[in-house]
Amino acid sequence: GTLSLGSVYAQEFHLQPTPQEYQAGQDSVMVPVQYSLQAETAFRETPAFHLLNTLFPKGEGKDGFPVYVGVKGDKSVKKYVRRVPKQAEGYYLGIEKDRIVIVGADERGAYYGVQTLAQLMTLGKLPLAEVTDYPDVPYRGVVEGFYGTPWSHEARLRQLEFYGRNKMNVYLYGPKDDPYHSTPNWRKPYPAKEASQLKELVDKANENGVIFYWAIHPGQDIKWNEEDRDLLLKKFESMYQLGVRAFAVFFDDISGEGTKAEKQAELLNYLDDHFVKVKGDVEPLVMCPTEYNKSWSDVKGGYLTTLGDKLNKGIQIMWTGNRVIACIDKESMDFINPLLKRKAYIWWNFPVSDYVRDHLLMGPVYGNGLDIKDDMSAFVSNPMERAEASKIALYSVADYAWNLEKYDSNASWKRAIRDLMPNHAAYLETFAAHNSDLGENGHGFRRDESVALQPALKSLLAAYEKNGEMDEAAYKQVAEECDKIIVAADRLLASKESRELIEEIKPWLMQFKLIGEYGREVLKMVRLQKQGGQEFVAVHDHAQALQTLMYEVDATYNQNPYQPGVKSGSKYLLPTFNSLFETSTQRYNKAAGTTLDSRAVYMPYTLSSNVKQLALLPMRQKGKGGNVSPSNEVIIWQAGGEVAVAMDYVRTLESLLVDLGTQGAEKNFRLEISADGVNWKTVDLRPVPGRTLLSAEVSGMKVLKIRFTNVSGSEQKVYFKQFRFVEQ
Ligand SMILES: CCCCCN1C(CC(=O)NC)[C@@H](O)[C@H](O)[C@H]1CO
Repeated sequence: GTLSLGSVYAQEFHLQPTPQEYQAGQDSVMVPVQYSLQAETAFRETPAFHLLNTLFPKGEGKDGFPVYVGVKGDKSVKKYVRRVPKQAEGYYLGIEKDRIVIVGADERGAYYGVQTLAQLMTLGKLPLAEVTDYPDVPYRGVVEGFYGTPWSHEARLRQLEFYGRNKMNVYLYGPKDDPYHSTPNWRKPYPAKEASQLKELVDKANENGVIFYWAIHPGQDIKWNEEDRDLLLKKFESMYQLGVRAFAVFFDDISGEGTKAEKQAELLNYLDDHFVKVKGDVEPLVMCPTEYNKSWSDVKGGYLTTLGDKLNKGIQIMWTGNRVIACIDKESMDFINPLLKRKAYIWWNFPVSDYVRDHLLMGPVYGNGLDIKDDMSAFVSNPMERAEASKIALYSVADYAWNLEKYDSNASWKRAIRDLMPNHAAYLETFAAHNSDLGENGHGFRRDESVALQPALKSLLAAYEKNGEMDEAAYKQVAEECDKIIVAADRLLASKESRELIEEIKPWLMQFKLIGEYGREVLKMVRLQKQGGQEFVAVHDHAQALQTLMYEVDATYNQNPYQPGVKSGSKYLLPTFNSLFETSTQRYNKAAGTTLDSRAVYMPYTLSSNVKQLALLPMRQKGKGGNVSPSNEVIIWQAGGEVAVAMDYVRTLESLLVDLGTQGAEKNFRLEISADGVNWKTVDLRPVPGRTLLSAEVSGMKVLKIRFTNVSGSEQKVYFKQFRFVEQ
């Protein structure tokens, strides 16, 4: 019989990614326990069949509920062929009283039809429905292309299942720190263990309808000769033997010989003609150019147009947009596509966080154009090194790239969270809401954070700071949020669900809880300061104890040479609590004649620079010293350009290290120290043997300001790997 679907399903239920067309009546049928397959025999060899076969408790049987499934041209589904969209990977899914019909435009389309059926079956009843669906963007998925710890084998296996469920069809393997992907071992075949793991990944990808691209990153030391060309071909062959049927060549983040467009194009065309075309069962090549974003491109220099003109038409060219980290819009596509003479293959650098490693990017995916579905051949996301935590963004990337016009970033974000932790969705949403911005960073890319609480935080702070007023409504909302934060952190830390995710984000959950507790104490301080009660002191001291615990979490976990530590609620939540802490303490001291310490978080060092790429780099305080957050990119350092660090008051130095990633930098740059900001003393920079690190003899020097200048008289191209000093 037919049952009507409760309205609760109708509201909550939403297919992922959002289908092009979905009509469901109020009627439904019970979910069959067994199905009978009406398909060509060849269908049984496909991933679609293997997935279908898992959906019914009693599997396949001749008396089961008829399921007609196949692809355009199959006899078994001939009757429905007119309903199938013409777009690649499209499908028609029909649920009728006495049958289920799935017809794919191609094999992967049929697979996606089964994935959609799988989602409908979670309703507990099957709505009588019709889904006519297809992807807007041909290639959709993930490029594991970040710096930092590559994903584990287990994490990758889980990712591939996730991509299948979310109709992502591409995974590009290109972790920068895999030595066999990049310099020095790109020429060598993988050792046995890694090779067998890669084979397992390829098989897993095929099961989930995902094309596994193996990328090579040879540019830093490739020689433009037959030997290296043939070594590269041999490496591709060895990956082909492992089952890889899709290949990419990345020329990003390199300098020197390898950056030549003609040579890159020649190599790619050679691989295309002598490998891809010869094999016949390999996907079109994907390449990442050296000039992979507009801010780094020199159109007149001809690099991009050379690739556009010379690269065989079928070869895809990646692009990150107007900058390394940028949202993609119509203007960006109108710039690049004419130069490449093809639709750019978008490599979106989000939620990658390898340049803000102390932050988690758990917020909504927003800011990309909804009007560019016909302008790009692909939209792939470069994620965080934390695989599970990246799934919130990846879920929405899948949603966006499948159906741009219907994409709703906030609704998608909420569904992503529910999909990731169905039994703790509310808690994960509280956490994610306050862990989404990147903080200051060299790329200047920011995200919104604490969106729902921002108005209350702002008005609570404004009322109190300006004239000691109390905005009671805001106070109440912030107090309630602090309680929610504390509960959410505890529930997530104790969760049995998604243990791999919890292990990844544990330090941030610990920090998050401390922020909730700190906020609770700071709100009490504000209340008590206005009443003038003596209890203020005890609460102040508790708040300071929590500040110390927050510092300890930040100084203990996730220590890395780039952005060490654990930042949470860093855009509005914690800064608001710190301002309230400082102001209430200062006011209390004034009224009570006490000298309670009113410093919340301390940053004694200030960076300034007239070198464009350095000007935004954040200063960091670590223990008894500080450093300028390093940058991964090649710095164009103009003649006379300088970077300076000013102290809050005169301090005494112990040591100072600079690393520009190039030998002989000490000849081109000068380090100076000033104890008063007026008189300067040049300090010797001594190269550390065998390294590009420079050490300065500053022990015991009084310093108010440090200055580091390019005195070579010409532009220098260097890396900014380290600029660190320690106080006595
Ligand atoms: C040295 C260039 C700095 C940008 C590096 N980007 C990369 C290179 C890139 O964007 N290629 C298209 C990735 O490897 C990094 O994750 C990403 C952001 O940090």
